[in-house]
Amino acid sequence: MSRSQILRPIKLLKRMQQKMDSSSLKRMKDGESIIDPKSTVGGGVADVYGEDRATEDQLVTPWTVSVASGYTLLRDPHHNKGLAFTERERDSHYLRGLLPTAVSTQELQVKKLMQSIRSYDIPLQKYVAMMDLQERNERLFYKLLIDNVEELLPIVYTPTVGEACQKYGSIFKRPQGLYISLKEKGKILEVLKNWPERSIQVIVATDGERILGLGDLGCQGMGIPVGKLALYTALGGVRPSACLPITIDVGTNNQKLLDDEFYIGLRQKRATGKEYYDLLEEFMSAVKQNYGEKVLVQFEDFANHNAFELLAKYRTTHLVFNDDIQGTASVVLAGLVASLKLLGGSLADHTFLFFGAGEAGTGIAELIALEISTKTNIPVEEARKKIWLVDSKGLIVSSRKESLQHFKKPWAHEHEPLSTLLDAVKAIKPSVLIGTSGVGQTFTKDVVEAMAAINERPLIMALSNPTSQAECTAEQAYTWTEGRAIYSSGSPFDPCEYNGKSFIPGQANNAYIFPGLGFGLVISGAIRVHDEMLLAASEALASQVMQEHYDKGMIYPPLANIRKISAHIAANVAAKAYELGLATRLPRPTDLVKYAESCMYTPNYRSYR
Ligand SMILES: NC(=O)C1=CN([C@@H]2O[C@H](COP(=O)(O)OP(=O)(O)OC[C@H]3O[C@@H](n4cnc5c(N)ncnc54)[C@H](OP(=O)(O)O)[C@@H]3O)[C@@H](O)[C@H]2O)C=CC1
Ligand SMILES: CC(=O)C(=O)O
Ligand SMILES: [Mg+2]
Repeated sequence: MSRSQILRPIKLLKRMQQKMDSSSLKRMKDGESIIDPKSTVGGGVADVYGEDRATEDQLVTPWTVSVASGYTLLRDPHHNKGLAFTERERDSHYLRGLLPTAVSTQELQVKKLMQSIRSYDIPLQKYVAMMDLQERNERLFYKLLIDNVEELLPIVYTPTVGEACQKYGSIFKRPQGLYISLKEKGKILEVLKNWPERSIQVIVATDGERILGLGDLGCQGMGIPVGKLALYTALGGVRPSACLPITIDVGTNNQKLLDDEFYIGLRQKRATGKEYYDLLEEFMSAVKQNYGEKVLVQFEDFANHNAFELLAKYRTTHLVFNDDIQGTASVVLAGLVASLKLLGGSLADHTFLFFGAGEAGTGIAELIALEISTKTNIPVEEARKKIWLVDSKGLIVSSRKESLQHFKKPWAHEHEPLSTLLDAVKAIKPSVLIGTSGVGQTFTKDVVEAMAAINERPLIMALSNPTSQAECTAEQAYTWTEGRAIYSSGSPFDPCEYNGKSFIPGQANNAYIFPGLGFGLVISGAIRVHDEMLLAASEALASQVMQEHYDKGMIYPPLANIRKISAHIAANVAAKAYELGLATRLPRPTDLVKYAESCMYTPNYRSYR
């Protein structure tokens, strides 16, 4: 869509202002994408009057919007309903003859598509089918995802999204987000204006250097922001039109991609230093200039040598957070707090050992220390002493301090150097072992058995993604601890049996947190992300684990309830934003959970009357 095409709907908006009351006009500005009537082919244009439900039982003001009709309508994923167009809609929207005679319901469409998706044996085929659906019929895509979240999350998200990124070049059909490369230097504001949607609320941006535990995938990392934003809508309730996936392409150091003649990104080694940071600075300024200061930017899957610096640089001037450092910390802390019901004691009574001391590892460690410090009034430096980390060179100890990256320094405690994880487990005697290394099968039988020898109920989290990189599988954890482990992983594992007993592994993935956290920021009009909001999100998630879940050994609530969970997270985060004076949407709604629920996008079809 060209700039002039974007401007025309704004004129249309003004024209329609006379017909509409202020609340429906606001809804339209906030929510509806308006199709330029003059751009339609194969049919006329109709003003469509409809009604929408903000929640299942609350009917809101009728809305009015002009949508393209005829053939163009069927090709418009935001408004297409396929066979679910009613007889009247087919008449009024010039659809007669363009569809077969049968009229379907959305439920029947869901049933049919789920049958079709289930017929594929290969997860990547299911992924492609889902992406095709998203490009064909957006509401149906979200309806499918929301109604079948536990089954489809592993397809649109980890682990399948990892394989999709590895093969993104051959899967790529149509742009799903913005590519901002070094070639766009000096023109980033213009590039942002090329995106057809104007009122963006959430951006997920990656530079593709650390995609899950799969390393540098360059521009093919785009699958990650696309997948994360699909979750923002399905799990968190942010409107799809308000979401913008961005890949910042500064090259790749992945030689295989550079040698691949079909590689879709910038064919050069990664820019570093000033060149890199200047591009990022231009990007962040352009984002603020184009979308205002309430647009949320989620940094995702940057390598740690840039991630910490970018976060430190922009967290005081922009609404940003780093999902790998902060979102992950919040979800893991929630699982730990919930696990205390099974383990007993308080967080301060436990000893934590991390395998992997990068973004996820040190991010989680810092939030645990903050929580302990907040709850017990001991200084954070003191709280850190119960937390130990191992990196590729072994246990992080004070004698290594000089050569450590800055984010590891707070964890360099007094201890003799130890080079293996097994030695560290035996020496530190942790009650909690957390894998954030990105390297699969590193929690060996020896390591897990050592945890089981020290603890009645060892807590083991194998957080690395995708499944191939999990430090150990659920089955290994339960078998090697004779069914005593409390286990969670970053990518999902099926329930397992050990000695005739069934175990349900949890999915400790930031997907529990970022959709609700982001939604809370959006609905409160927050202008900064504060650490206390991460604690608030974590607390809300932990509060959703019920006795019936503990009875099954679970420390995370079922993902099937995620929209309810997200509403609680959003409400807690928004409450914190108001408390800290960082919220701009006034007055503060009294019941923030209800408010969050009422603001959530629902994928049910609208009737075009
Ligand atoms: N479940 C979830 O929600 C999330 C999971 N993750 C996963 O966590 C993993 C790590 O991500 P992130 O922290 O961002 O990555 P980083 O690259 O920032 O950190 C990786 C850390 O692991 C260490 N490491 C690597 N190989 C080994 C090894 N063989 N032995 C010991 N330590 C090793 C590195 O050591 P060194 O510093 O010496 O190089 C580094 O400290 C990824 O697989 C990612 O998918 C990330 C975010 C969220
Ligand atoms: C889940 C996630 O953000 C990661 O693995 O990077
Ligand atoms: Mg990530």
